[in-house]
Amino acid sequence: MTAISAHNDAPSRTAAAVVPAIDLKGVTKTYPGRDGKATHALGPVDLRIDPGSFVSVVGPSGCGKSTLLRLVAGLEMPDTGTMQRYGTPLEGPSHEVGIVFQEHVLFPWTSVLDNVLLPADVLALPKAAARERALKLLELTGLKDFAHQRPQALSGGMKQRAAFCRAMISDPRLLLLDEPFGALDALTREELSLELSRLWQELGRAALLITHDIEEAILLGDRVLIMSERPGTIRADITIDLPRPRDADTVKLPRFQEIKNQIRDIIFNRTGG
Ligand SMILES: Nc1ncnc2c1ncn2[C@@H]1O[C@H](COP(=O)(O)OP(=O)(O)OP(=O)(O)O)[C@@H](O)[C@H]1O
Repeated sequence: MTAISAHNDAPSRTAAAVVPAIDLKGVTKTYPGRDGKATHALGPVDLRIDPGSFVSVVGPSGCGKSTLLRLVAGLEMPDTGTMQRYGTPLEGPSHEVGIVFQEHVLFPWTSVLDNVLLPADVLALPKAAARERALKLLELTGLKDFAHQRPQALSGGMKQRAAFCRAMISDPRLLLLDEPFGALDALTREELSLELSRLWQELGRAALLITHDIEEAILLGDRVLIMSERPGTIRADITIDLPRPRDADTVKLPRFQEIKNQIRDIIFNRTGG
């Protein structure tokens, strides 16, 4: 456990009457089309994420995964259904939620540290504490020596680490990750997945990860949700009973391969799903 988190939600994962981090019921989303042809993108979806738990989502391209994440982020509202975040109606964005997208959006004209501090300025967090936290996060992610450099000095993987630090600056209870490693090469991707797994355990936050990579979904997740073709619904909810902490050897475990095959069979319709 680290000193930079105000509280660790992980222990409540075992509590019976826990208030979910996220609770969606009967949520649907349809986008109006320019030609009058609407796209039913999502749902109905029921989704519960417990505090401190890590949920990965995989599914075919265009099935509504990012739509689901944007709804949970409060960046969009559903057409039907109810959404709650930590027991209160989810009606918009919140500083309790940190988001990392595939494309890091770091400003080239300012330092890595100032990029990480950006949300702290927007949220008017106390300056000295935010700076201390930013430096701690940069240290945790191996970027401390680059704090005063411009983002151009960072590799792709390092930029995503900086984006992660920025998402965590407000000490959010929920982390949303939309293909955060999608633009990286396979090796960096696996390295960052393992690093994220370690950080997630240390920070004890709830997380929702959207990914196309089944191994990444398993390596990080307590659960892997498999979505159907559009309109996306949740076809399967697989509990990942692999021990933690997970490392590079986890993927070699027979159980890992078993789960991977089970998920592939559902996705490629080789079982009833
Ligand atoms: N703002 C929007 N306006 C209109 N249609 C949209 C909008 N956002 C998404 N869609 C449509 O909704 C459907 C689901 O899109 P979404 O991006 O959620 O899928 P996805 O599963 O994340 O896709 P991918 O895996 O390819 O990133 C798609 O058909 C997409 O074209």
